[in-house]
Amino acid sequence: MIQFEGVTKTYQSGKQEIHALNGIDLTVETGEIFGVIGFSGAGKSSLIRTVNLLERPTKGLVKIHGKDISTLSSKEIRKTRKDIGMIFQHFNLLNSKTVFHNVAMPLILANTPKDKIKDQVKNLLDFVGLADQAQKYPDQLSGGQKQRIGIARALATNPSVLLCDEATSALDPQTTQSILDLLRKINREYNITILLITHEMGVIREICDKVAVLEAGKVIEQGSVFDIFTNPQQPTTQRFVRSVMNDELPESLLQQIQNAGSNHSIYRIQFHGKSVGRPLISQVSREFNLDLNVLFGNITELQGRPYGNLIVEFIGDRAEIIRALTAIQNSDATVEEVQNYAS
Ligand SMILES: Nc1ncnc2c1ncn2[C@@H]1O[C@H](COP(=O)(O)OP(=O)(O)OP(=O)(O)O)[C@@H](O)[C@H]1O
Repeated sequence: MIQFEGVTKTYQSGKQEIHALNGIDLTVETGEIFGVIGFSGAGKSSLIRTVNLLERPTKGLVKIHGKDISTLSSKEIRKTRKDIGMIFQHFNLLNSKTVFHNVAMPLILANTPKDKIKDQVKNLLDFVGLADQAQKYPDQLSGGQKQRIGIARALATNPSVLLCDEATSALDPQTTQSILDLLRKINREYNITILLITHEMGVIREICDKVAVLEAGKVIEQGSVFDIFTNPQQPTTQRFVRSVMNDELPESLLQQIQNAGSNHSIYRIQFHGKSVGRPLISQVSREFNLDLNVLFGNITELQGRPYGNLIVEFIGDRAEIIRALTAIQNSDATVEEVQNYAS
């Protein structure tokens, strides 16, 4: 478990003070994949670097497995550093050393016997799918392969926590997917807690259990990935969600709707759980004698749960529309009127 309690980080830049973190309270439970998302400058790197003591908070505490890390002795700090692996956007490999040597490095530094290093590096390279690349140099490999080496190296000391600093930001979408699959496998098979920072909401949707949105050094919203994606509260969170769950209507359609007049009401209907599979739209149309025009629709999966999102135009008697909306709301779906859709 990782806990941030009132963590503040202020940098001194000449005479200017830069408030990178302003009182962060977060708890990352053991075994979960926790994502922190924010735009550039939000404070993500500063936050993740406090966990492995690359930065110290100006105020507040970071606790790992319940222990305040600022109070550790130097022996305990060495032990804690072994317990926390980290991977980086630009991999941070030693280009003059072979793949084998890069992965072996943390074990060499820990004075591990040579035959044990050999066995362990072989197992790690097998695990990340690079068993046949041990004698190559990083420059001979692709970005995805380099990140796999970074991951193998981070796992060499058997950590219980893995920190990922924009680990897929330099990779193409297909390679990103394969690295995210590998991170999920690490989490599931070894029960390693993963704390990742990213500016890509797709990464959060793909593998995280929980997410916190960071803005100007503050957590503006946090929760389960399902809740945040289906009901984002803050404008910044809504922007991030829209970046991957694009439900913008085409301009021509918007014009058409605006020209259609005031008896056309447009609603967003969100289906979760059991309501996803039900023929709610046709039932409502029949029962309340309404024409329902589906302008946009998709069904996706979030954290293994189905989630549907429809934008529907209701055409008909106003009183019947209101009755229909109540019926939809009573059936495990949420409804909201789409106002100023174009903005
Ligand atoms: N060592 C430093 N000295 C002075 N200012 C710093 C230092 N490190 C970060 N900052 C400033 O702190 C703020 C937060 O930076 P940080 O790198 O933590 O944000 P970030 O969300 O990771 O951004 P990015 O995605 O661009 O790396 C920024 O204004 C940054 O310029």
